[in-house]
Amino acid sequence: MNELKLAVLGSKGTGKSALTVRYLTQRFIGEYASDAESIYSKRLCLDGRQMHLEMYDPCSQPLKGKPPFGDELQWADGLVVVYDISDRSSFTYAKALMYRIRDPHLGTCKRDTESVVALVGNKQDLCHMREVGREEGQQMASDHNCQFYELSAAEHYQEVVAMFTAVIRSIITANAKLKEKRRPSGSKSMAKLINNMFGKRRKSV
Ligand SMILES: Nc1nc2c(ncn2[C@@H]2O[C@H](COP(=O)(O)OP(=O)(O)OP(=O)(O)O)[C@@H](O)[C@H]2O)c(=O)[nH]1
Repeated sequence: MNELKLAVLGSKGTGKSALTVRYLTQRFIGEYASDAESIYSKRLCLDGRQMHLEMYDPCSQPLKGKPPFGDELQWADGLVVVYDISDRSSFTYAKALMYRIRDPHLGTCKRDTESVVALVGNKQDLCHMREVGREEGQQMASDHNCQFYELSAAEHYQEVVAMFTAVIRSIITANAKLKEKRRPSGSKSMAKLINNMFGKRRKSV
């Protein structure tokens, strides 16, 4: 069974728990405990494949001094970075996180700069209070080579599912590519082994 790990990051109150719970249970509850970090587990079947998904929803921490989330970035196969379109400071926070995620010198990503990352502008239902333009989100996503979504955990259940499903599919593709990259040395040694066996056989005939 495929094991997938997804971390949902972003500043306080952006809707990380709301998005996670909405995806896992279909429900939008409204208020979520914010003083505890949670790891949710779910078995799911996607494109005929069984998988075990773990989703990490941390307590928010301020980005002061040493940037947080090193462990989460190491742990996760994919990251969803959330900001609130009605809160500019959450977008600034997301930008700082994105630099940290994509900085190869920090060496914090599980894989490398190709890690699967999605940027999500949440609370689209509050667009009358919008402080971050859609095109700003798109630009940041394109600058950091990641997927972009604008949606509302409160009102867009189908979009939330589509977003997480696309992220999970990208992780599966990235994992398969990584396996393929690692293959040559393995298949070379297998070819050597087969050659040796047939070589020996030919000698004995
Ligand atoms: N209007 C609106 N409110 C939302 C939406 N998503 C979340 N909220 C509200 O935003 C507040 C914060 O949501 P949470 O899911 O607790 O946010 P969080 O990022 O997990 O917050 P911390 O755990 O404190 O870091 C709650 O009052 C939610 O009801 C949304 O799509 N639209």
